Amino acid sequence: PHLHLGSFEIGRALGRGKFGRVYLARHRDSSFICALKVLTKAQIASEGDENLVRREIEIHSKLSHPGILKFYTWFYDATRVFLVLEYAPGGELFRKLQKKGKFGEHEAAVYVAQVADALAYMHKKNIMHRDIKPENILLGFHGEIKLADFGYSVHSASNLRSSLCGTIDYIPPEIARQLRKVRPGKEEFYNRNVDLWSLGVLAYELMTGKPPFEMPTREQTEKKILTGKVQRTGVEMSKEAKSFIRALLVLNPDERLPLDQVLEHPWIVMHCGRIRSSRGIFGY
Ligand SMILES: COc1cccc(-c2nc(Nc3cc(C)[nH]n3)cc3ccccc23)c1
Repeated sequence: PHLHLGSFEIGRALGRGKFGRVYLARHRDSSFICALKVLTKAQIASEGDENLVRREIEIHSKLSHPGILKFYTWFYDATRVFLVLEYAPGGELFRKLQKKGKFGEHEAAVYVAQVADALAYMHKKNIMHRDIKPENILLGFHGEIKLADFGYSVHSASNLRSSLCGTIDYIPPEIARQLRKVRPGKEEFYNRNVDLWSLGVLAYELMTGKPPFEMPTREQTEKKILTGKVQRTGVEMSKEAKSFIRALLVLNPDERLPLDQVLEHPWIVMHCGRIRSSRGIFGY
């Protein structure tokens, strides 16, 4: 019989995402534990985000990598769409960062290396995440990272005219420039290198507790991003960490350190050893 809400015992509400709530759930017949993301059709329609949800399902269902939250299946009823997702017990990296204030360089590098490995897998499939930030990174049972929320992921290059909700601290200059444009006119295209910029922002925020271009207002943050000038923080950083961040927070997208070199960067290697990125079982 087809999958429906009755197939699950619903547990505690884990939290709320952009389109609705996320619950802990157990599939009755198999006792399999999962996370059930409940999206209300009315809410999706009101934001005109049907294709965002369609894209999240289409893209996320094709991804299979240890650093990416598993997408098992989905179903819907008269008023809601349900996504059956892997349950990551550790919750959001964002909350852990808030609690700790900031991470040491070793812990930050281990997280960044895992995100880079998951991004390398996605880029190989010509998919960019486009929304890398601590809120979209969950933690598994062993504290390993799980990239979640593929609402903004798209195939190959595209031009995003989006209602980037939430923080804009992670958007790269090539997108920030577009947000200021009022007339649709000449939209520059951008590509997967947006994820490289966000990886640099992530590394900075994990080590300092603050995103590099954070300003009191959105337009000041946008302006700061366009300068690409990272403000000094009180936090002491190793020269390898500074070099890593400087290699990614580069205004020109094509000059950012490519992902395979990210995994070979001294800052990553000194903390994580040589990451065998997800190659075949023979290691090449
Ligand atoms: C806004 O904060 C939100 C929103 C939605 C879920 C959580 C949350 N999630 C998960 N695990 C998940 C979530 C998904 C889709 N798979 N595994 C675990 C947690 C643990 C403590 C607090 C919160 C948690 C937070």
